[in-house]
Amino acid sequence: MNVAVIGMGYVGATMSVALGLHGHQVLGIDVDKEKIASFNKGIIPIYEIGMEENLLSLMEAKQITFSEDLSDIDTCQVVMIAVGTPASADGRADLSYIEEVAKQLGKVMNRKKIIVIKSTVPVGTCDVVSHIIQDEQKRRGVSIPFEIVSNPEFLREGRALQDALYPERIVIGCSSSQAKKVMNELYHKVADKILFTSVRNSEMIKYASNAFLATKISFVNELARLTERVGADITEVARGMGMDSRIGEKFLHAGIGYGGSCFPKDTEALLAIGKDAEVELSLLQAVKKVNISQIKWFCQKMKTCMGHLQNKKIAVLGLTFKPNTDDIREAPALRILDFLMENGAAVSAFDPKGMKATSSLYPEVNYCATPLQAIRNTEAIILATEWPEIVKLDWKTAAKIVAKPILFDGRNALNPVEMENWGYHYTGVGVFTS
Ligand SMILES: NC(=O)c1ccc[n+]([C@@H]2O[C@H](COP(=O)([O-])OP(=O)(O)OC[C@H]3O[C@@H](n4cnc5c(N)ncnc54)[C@H](O)[C@@H]3O)[C@@H](O)[C@H]2O)c1
Ligand SMILES: O=c1ccn([C@@H]2O[C@H](COP(=O)(O)OP(=O)(O)O[C@H]3O[C@H](CO)[C@@H](O)[C@H](O)[C@H]3O)[C@@H](O)[C@H]2O)c(=O)[nH]1
Repeated sequence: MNVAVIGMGYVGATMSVALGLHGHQVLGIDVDKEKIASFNKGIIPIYEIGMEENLLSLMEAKQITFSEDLSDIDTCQVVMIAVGTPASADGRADLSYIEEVAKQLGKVMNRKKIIVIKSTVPVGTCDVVSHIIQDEQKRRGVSIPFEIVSNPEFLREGRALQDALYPERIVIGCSSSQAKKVMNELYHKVADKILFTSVRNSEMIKYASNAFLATKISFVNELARLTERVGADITEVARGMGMDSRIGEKFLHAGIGYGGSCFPKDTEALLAIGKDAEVELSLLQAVKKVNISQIKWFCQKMKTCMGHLQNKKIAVLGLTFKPNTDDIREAPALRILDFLMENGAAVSAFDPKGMKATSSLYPEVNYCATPLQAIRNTEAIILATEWPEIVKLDWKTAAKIVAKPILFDGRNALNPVEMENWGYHYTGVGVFTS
């Protein structure tokens, strides 16, 4: 099947490779000329495990091509839209990129198409896209048949290709049997995972899923503040809770809050959807509030422990919003950098993939090639992202090269007993230490 993917960001790039590996002929389109030039050289401008080698083999087999020109979609039966839907100033999803693509499609479309909305969009957006295309066609005096299908994406950064190739579920909102047939063919390798539903249900499932996962995280983070006060350990508490299959062990890992390009913006967008519909989403409001205050609570704990931070040398290990990505969007580590800067600390940092993007925002930080370089002669270490290179550091040796062995573990990624045995003053999140 010939498929065009519009918007070659994290989702578009991953879907292009996954669809290529599933045997489709893929055309990747983006307005960003540099991005397309990079893809054409076989270089993916994002870091995701397994993507580049698969891209190269697909390019060699001529199964994937790239273009800046949307009118190249002519021979594609399916057009997938994966452009960004960032938060507007008022929290609503900014649909301007989607609307622009819809306008362009209305202008250039000459043959029947199934248009698949991959981006995360509020309920009703597929109808909006449909109207924009119809209006453009009217202006051109043509009537070319098309159907809009909602097919939200559930991949996680850091394991995006795995998630796209072996999804737990594929949600598809469409109305006609013809669209169902095409979507079954598109996902022929994983067709047993498809849930067909209405377009509006499908649009809602995406926001509901992210909001629920964010709720689990804020729940455990708030509880963490309590456990350490009452002499309990949130890691053990979460483990005990998670053994009940009705609760489940996943997304109960306490830390410095959720970040990334999705949870903060999608919870915000769902709150705005509630506001527009005059339905108060008070639980979700609390989820957001806890997430914002979690990082402040953690920073305050650091300050209380260290007295003041003025001119103190402090190392931040991990900058990305989670391990195995180069994405720093809404990363909690950046809020820690803000706090340290405001309080006059001298900051060094290490991250395997996030230093390039961070250095343009925080040029005053001393970026180091290894975690050991970053922590040398520091008076405190903050673990902000649990990259394997950081968690598996030789912490025993590390204790000998710091000025003071004070360790703040923002991800509960280290063993507190082991750390204390090696001489650290260890502070985790919701971890009771004597
Ligand atoms: N990042 C994730 O992990 C993830 C996972 C699931 C769903 N989503 C959703 O998928 C969507 C895309 O997210 P992302 O992180 O890949 O975005 P991104 O910002 O990384 O990439 C978006 C791409 O769209 C391109 N673009 C913008 N306007 C265009 C146009 N008119 N024509 C062609 N290309 C255009 C941009 O140049 C950019 O390369 C969002 O709605 C997001 O919420 C993201
Ligand atoms: O127990 C947990 C699990 C996650 N996090 C944090 O939550 C954030 C998001 O993590 P994760 O969900 O793994 O990453 P994303 O790549 O943002 O993926 C989420 O957002 C995507 C975009 O919508 C969806 O497609 C995915 O299904 C959804 O998991 C990160 O900052 C994590 O550190 C925690 O603090 N505790």
